Amino acid sequence: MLRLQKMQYAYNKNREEVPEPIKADVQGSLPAWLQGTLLRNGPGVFSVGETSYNHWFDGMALLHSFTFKEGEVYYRSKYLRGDTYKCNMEANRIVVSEMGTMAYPDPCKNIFSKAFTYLSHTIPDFTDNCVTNIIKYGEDYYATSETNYIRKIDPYTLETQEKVDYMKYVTVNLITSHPHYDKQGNTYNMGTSIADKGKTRYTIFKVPPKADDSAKKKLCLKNLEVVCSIPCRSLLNPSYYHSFGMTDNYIIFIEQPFKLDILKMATAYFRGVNWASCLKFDADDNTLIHLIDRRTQKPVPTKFYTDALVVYHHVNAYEEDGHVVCDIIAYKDSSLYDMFYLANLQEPLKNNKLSSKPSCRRFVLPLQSEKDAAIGNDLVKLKSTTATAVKEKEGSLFCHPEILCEGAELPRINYDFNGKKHRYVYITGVELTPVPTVVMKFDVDTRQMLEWKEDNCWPSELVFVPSPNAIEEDDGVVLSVVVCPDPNKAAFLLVLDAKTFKEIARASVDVDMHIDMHGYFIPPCPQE
Ligand SMILES: CC1=C(/C=C/C(C)=C/C=C/C(C)=C/C=C/C=C(C)/C=C/C=C(C)/C=C/C2=C(C)CCCC2(C)C)C(C)(C)CCC1
Ligand SMILES: [Fe+2]
Repeated sequence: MLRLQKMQYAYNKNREEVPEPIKADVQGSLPAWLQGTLLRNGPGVFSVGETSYNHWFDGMALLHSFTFKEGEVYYRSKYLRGDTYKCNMEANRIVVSEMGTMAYPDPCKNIFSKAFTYLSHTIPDFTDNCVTNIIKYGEDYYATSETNYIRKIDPYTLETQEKVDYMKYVTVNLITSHPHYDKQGNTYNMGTSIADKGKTRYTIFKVPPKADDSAKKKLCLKNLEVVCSIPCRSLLNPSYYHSFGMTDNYIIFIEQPFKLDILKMATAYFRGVNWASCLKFDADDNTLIHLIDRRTQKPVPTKFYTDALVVYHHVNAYEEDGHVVCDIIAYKDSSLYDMFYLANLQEPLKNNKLSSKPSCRRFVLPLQSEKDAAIGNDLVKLKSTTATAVKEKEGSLFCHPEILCEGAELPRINYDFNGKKHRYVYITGVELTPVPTVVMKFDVDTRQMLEWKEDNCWPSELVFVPSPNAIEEDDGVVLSVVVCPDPNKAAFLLVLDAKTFKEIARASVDVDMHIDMHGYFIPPCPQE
């Protein structure tokens, strides 16, 4: 009984914002160099008036920040006050549809009602409930989900600023909330344009930082450049994807058989079903891995296939001796999305299960096509891996991954190693349930796992912060926001030494904090 009580957690409870900074109670010793702000994003409001969302990913965004300043930590949180938030609050009910919840606005009162323009006038304008992550374009920070709208935010006050429409700069209807960044300050992202001029495409784009101070007021998205567009394997069934990989010379995009059915989507509004019901995993199909050469801005000619899988998060990718190595967290099917329906997140959580544990898989893509190689030959020449890429009849390669570890999600690395060979992955341990009880440091070379866990503690995605003048990959700290299902225990920001994975400090706040999704660490602002 006691054990069951401990596991209780109200995934669907609305959480209050804490708009003014509160000082956390710091235990342990924070490194003096640790200054800056950890921004986190995730759902915080699940019902408005008498109406409720169906899915946890639909909840209205609540932004959180933890600011490290002179040995102290300050916490605050604010709802993202976008059009979605305002319209829902004004109507005192949910009037804007989300992926898992179809809503029916009152045509006289709602700004979303005028825009019945998309997909043959069949569905209303889209949500700007940017609940998934924080993206940096130039010097600007945006809250994002995966629609064409992102919301600029003030990363220090968490104030909601202008709404930006990707469609003004590039034709994309769905865009990932996991971009990549390079050392020059460029941001790379990709999106799908659905049935535009008779074509469905995946488009990779680059957003350079602002050129100079005179351009300060201009949004850097105005300088967006398309890197490459890839036709979708099927006009009416584009693949859903949540992230992609990037090395110095390549972009890796996994076209998985977890697909949107555009025809079903176009009628979903009238059929009274949510958009998520138009998303289907086809276990009998295969997965196509695209490798795009950043220098030529074209896909490489070789086709890389693998078995049907579902991936949300890429871990990292890098080049090694004529191969591209790409690590991802993959599933056998799409049961993760179902697990997060709020009806399934009712107690007891232990009965709500994934069909299998997510696994960290390493794919190795040989860059030399070896025209003369015989069919059936494995073209992977790296000694360090058991991953294979076997030549098939039409010259394509069929890839079998190496399983690096199992039961892990929300991967993060030291981002200075993005695109380079990395050794450590910071991950959340997942048994089959939506109960995150452990965070881990995974050493890819030795397969050793270091763990942090504590009774009644649910840690969030880890974020690595390098120490100044760091030499080794794990010189720094990792941060996690820990919520406590036990109401007598306060939530806290956990600071672990990235090398030893031992706790060095925690900053507790007496706040009814909700589990979040993703975060971004901002080093101190120069004028501070
Ligand atoms: C479709 C479509 C649309 C819509 C869209 C939308 C509305 C979207 C949204 C989206 C979204 C919004 C998304 C999100 C996603 C997310 C994800 C994918 C996540 C993941 C997660 C995970 C992985 C988890 C994990 C965890 C936790 C958190 C805790 C517990 C434990 C674990 C670890 C499990 C439109 C109209 C435009 C049109 C076209 C089509
Ligand atoms: Fe994500």
